[in-house]
Amino acid sequence: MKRIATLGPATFSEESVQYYFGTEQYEYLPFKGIDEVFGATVNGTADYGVIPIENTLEGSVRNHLDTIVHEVDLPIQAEWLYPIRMNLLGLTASSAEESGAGGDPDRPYAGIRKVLTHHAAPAQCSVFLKTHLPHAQVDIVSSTAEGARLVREYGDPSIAAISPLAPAKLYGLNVLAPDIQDHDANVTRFIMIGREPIALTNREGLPKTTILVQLAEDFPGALHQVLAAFAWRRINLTRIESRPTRKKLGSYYFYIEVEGSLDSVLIPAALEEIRAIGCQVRLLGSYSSYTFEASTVRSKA
Ligand SMILES: O=C(O)C(=O)C[C@]1(C(=O)O)C=C[C@@H](O)C=C1
Repeated sequence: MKRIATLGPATFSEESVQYYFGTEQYEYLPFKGIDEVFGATVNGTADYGVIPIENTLEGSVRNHLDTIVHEVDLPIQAEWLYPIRMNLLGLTASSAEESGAGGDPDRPYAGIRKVLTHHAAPAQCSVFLKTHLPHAQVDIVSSTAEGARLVREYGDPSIAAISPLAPAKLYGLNVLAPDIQDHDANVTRFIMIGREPIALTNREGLPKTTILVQLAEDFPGALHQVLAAFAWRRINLTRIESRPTRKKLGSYYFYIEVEGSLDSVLIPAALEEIRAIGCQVRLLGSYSSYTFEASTVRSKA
């Protein structure tokens, strides 16, 4: 059985990968931090690792992209989108009353003084936090679900977690406020890295290819030429982002994602053209991208 490393247990990463890949055919290895997920995939403890790379409200997760570019030389084997519904979890309103934290059944979060969550979450729930918990201290922990675990461990009703629903059941917490993300269209993009290809049999994916391009230094208009190599072949560019090469101030890589597979004639030809103008091209992966049907995504604890 292939093993998949993910932040976990009960994180959005785990929920999303299990939504697509199911729980029968793969073994899931939960890790506390994303560095451990990268590490386990590199050292072979796991065959694949799940990495969040972009969110509708937060934008790119730049440090994860940088790790893939500079530290971890494993190709992207799959990509998927997953809707992120955040919840405020805490100890029950009645236990809050008992311990004198000021339980109010209509506003069960009124007595919350501290919120624990992953660093991506506060920006996704900024309206809720500003409106309902403007004075609460937000402490960043390694994952949303880890925040929920700590709420249980500390046993303090004035501490809550911003988290998926699954940890509510796992750690016996109450949902103090459901769906607190700023927009319903809050979606996170995940990638799976690993040595071997992986594909879903029950779902059609969109073929995609990701490359890293370092521009030729003495070639005016090099970026224009790179984009033109895709444009005139009618290859759809889905993302372009510049990141520092870390070698020289002002020197950048372009992280470029396009629709299409390396098996098609067009993409290898475009890459050849880009190399021919003196740019360095590194292939980060050619894989399927999956998306969800809203009605089939879990929404209950
Ligand atoms: O903490 C989790 O539950 C994660 O899976 C991580 C993560 C992220 O890194 O963006 C995944 C999805 C959400 O955007 C919030 C957190």
